[in-house]
Amino acid sequence: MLAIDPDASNDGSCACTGSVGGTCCKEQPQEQQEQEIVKNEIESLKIIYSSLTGTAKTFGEELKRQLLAAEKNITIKELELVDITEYDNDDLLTETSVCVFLLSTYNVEGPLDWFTKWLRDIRYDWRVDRLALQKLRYAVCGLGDSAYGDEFNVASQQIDKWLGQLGATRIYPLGSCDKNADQKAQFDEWARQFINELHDKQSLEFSPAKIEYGSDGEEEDEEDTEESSNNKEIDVDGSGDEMLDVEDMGKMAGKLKAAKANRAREEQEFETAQAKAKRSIGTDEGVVKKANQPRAMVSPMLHKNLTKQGYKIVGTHSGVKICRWTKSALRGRGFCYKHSFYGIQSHLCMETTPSLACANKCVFCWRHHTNPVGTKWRWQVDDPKFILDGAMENHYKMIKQLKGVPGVKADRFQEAFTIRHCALSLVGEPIFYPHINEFVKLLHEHNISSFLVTNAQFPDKIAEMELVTQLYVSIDAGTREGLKKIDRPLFRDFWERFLDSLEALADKGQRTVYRLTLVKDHNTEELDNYVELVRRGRPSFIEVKGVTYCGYSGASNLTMANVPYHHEVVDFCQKLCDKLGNGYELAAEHAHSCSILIAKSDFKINGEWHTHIDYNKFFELIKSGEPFTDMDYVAKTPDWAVYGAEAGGFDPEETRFYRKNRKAEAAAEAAKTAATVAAEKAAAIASA
Ligand SMILES: Cc1cc2nc3c(=O)[nH]c(=O)nc-3n(C[C@H](O)[C@H](O)[C@H](O)COP(=O)(O)O)c2cc1C
Ligand code: SF4
Repeated sequence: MLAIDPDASNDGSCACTGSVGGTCCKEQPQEQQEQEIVKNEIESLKIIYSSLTGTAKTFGEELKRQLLAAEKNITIKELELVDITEYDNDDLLTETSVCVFLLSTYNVEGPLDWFTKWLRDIRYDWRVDRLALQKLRYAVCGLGDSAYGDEFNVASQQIDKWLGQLGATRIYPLGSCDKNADQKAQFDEWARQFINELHDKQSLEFSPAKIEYGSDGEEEDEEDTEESSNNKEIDVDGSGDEMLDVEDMGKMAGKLKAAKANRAREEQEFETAQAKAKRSIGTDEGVVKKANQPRAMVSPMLHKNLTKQGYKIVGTHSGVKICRWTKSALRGRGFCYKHSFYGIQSHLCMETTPSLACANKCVFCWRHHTNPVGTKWRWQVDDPKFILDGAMENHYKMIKQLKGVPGVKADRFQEAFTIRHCALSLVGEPIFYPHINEFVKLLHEHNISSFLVTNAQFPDKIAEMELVTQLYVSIDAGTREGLKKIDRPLFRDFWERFLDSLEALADKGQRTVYRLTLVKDHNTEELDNYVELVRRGRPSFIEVKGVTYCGYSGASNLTMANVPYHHEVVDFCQKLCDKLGNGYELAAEHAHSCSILIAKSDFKINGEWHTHIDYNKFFELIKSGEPFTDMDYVAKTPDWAVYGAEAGGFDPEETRFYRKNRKAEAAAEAAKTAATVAAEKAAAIASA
């Protein structure tokens, strides 16, 4: 946890150029500074290459030279360059060296065939332990030619996947070098970043990356892709169902143990962070000093609960989590709807909140009966810089753990270490945090855009709010009764607060959005109420999303019949626009998650939609200090994202991925996004 160390002197004389999350080295905790200067020692590293015409061998020699040149930071006691045809495959089962594979692909007989066949055999032989290669730490870089289309670099992809499936720890994502492009430059970049990664001692730890991300109920990063789960050799009973054999039970027990150990470590870190946050109170970090210091918002019990759900807690009242779209983007499998609507790339996005507490007990958020509530802030207040540093550090840590997940693209993995967007929309009410304005300013100083979502219970706070890139209001219902049932607000005058918030939004003169969830046969009939609410707040955009169903029963009487088809969402949006008159139109869509973007017609410039954002322009405008409007930082919506385009809002550069053996998977894909939240929201709407 990157905490402000009150003991660190900061006299401005530091000449450091390196930084963590934009933080001067002097502001880093002592142990972190020490960690960075410790030289990493590696007992043994093998560069294993497979080459027919010599390229992979030359690259191997180059890598060896670069590793030797990096001796200031890494000591490798034994460094070998090995031709794969000379490597004894069985040695891999007991291999303790770090192995870097540089492998060229041939669709004809080649030097890699023997190794590939051997690895494939042990991968699919049910008698072989699924953790047979657990002692191995490895990285693969493929050499091929994109002119071979679907066969481009397939050998390296398969080997990278099978090694992982056999329990080996991937210490850096798969590289892919193309003879059809600048293959050498691509390799140099991969090698440079791989060596950088080796500087970090932790990079060589055996990491159970997948466990961390299975615990939050979201999509688990499965290794059994279409191809492997198709394989009858492992589908012993032919049912397609996953079988848990003795080895798998052992593996599962190991996973649970590792997850538990991780959580224990995090709890320990939390206590230390809390102690540090306490110490920082009253320092010049801008924390409110009080004689009788109020208590922390996140109690140890709440911390435990939230950690189990995959949150990382920062300080005493903030949280950060990796969303499933960030993972999906890292693997080139598509971005969230905000990519189609506003040009956000999900692997550059951090989802966080500076306040886990809120003034509502929304049914879709309150299911764990844990989140703190209040109409007034009555907890300790952490410093905004402390929160941002902590959120970024935790976000990067979570990204780092994903490097071992199959399919993670090396370029995206690297890009993900520069956060460009912040979704202030996790749980809680970000606007509740007393220093929200300073927090948002800090984001902009880091060139991070701000997408802030509020539940519309604090109209004064909305009025006082600094400019953000996009300001959202959740419109959970169209009537007083509906809102009461769904949001279960603490304020008696919740409806008046809600309406006043919408009016405050209208006065902002900035880029604003209503977020609306649609449930068939329930709020689809409430058109007139929504028209009234839109007229009141005059948002720049209205995001309409069909409710999704994940089979969650709860107190819900929601069935699949309540889940609208994409064309029904379109129909609703069309009717809403018709009723609103000429001012609004359907602008963009993301059919993948049943979402439509309605925009004010002003955003259609010379017949072309401009719902995207020119982020650099936004930062320029913010830094200029001059007043500006929502029209000053628009960018053109790409053709594939415009409503009605054939691609349905799915970026053609991405690979659409459907998991196997789950027929409902494609239909339920979107359900994983809003899953329980939306189902419970729907239940409440239904009973409203
Ligand atoms: C006969 C032949 C078949 C090839 N087949 C593939 C292929 O299926 N997929 C691919 O990505 N590249 C293919 N390539 C391209 C090579 O993998 C690429 O040129 C690579 O850089 C060669 O590395 P090397 O010099 O280490 O052998 C092929 C090249 C040749 C000459
Ligand atoms: S905007 Fe939301 S869903 Fe999209 S990547 Fe960011 S956190 Fe994930």
